[in-house]
Amino acid sequence: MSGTTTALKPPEDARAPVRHPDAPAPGELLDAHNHQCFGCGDQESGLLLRARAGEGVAVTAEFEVRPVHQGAPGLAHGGLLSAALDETLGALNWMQRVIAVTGRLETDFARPVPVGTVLHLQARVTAVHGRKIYCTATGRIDAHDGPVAVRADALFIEVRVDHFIQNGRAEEINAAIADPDQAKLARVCEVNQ
Ligand SMILES: CCCCCCCCCCCCCCCC(=O)SCCNC(=O)CCNC(=O)[C@H](O)C(C)(C)COP(=O)(O)OP(=O)(O)OC[C@H]1O[C@@H](n2cnc3c(N)ncnc32)[C@H](O)[C@@H]1OP(=O)(O)O
Repeated sequence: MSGTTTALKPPEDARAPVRHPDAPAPGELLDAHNHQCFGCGDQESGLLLRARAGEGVAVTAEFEVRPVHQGAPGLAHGGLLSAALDETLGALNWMQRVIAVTGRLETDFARPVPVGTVLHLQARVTAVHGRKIYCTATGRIDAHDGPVAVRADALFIEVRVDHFIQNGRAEEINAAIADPDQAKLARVCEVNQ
């Protein structure tokens, strides 16, 4: 069953996505956008999700479901599976060199995901219309061609660095501004705006 709403269907005059000429090479490991990020950062209680550049405007990622990620006994929590999809979709920013945040995310849960599973995620941009980036992702069990457990369609909206500076808590924003890796990421992306 597909429940995708009209808000996630690109308009007829949407354009095809464009891979940035300086995007990381296919297979290259992508940096965390924030080391404190629940999805791609290095917190033990987080997802510890690692994403790699794909071909075109696409990425792959792996998420190992650990006991701390449980909902029902022995099974991954659905909200965390959505978070893994969201994080993988967010990594598409690297391929376009823009900064975009999730506006809408619709997840289908097709199979239960046991603790101990390595979820193999694949995400790609399907279309772009102004600041709106339409994208889709799947998560497969234990292999890149394993059975599909979760899939999502999403709409990301391009924002400027000010989005974070104006809305984030000062403590973390000041630390991010002082972090050469994050400041570099922000500069690289803003050049394209
Ligand atoms: C120093 C710091 C360094 C920082 C270094 C970089 C860090 C890089 C971080 C990346 C992070 C990734 C991590 C994973 C992805 C997350 O999880 S992101 C976190 C979750 N998302 C959020 O917090 C977003 C919260 N929402 C918002 O802030 C605002 O609603 C948004 C999304 C920015 C949109 O607001 P807006 O800019 O005012 O845009 P708006 O004019 O309302 O809408 C623009 C268009 O989008 C459409 N739209 C907007 N929202 C929706 C929606 N929900 N449904 C359908 N259509 C929508 C509008 O209809 C409009 O369409 P058009 O009229 O153009 O056709």
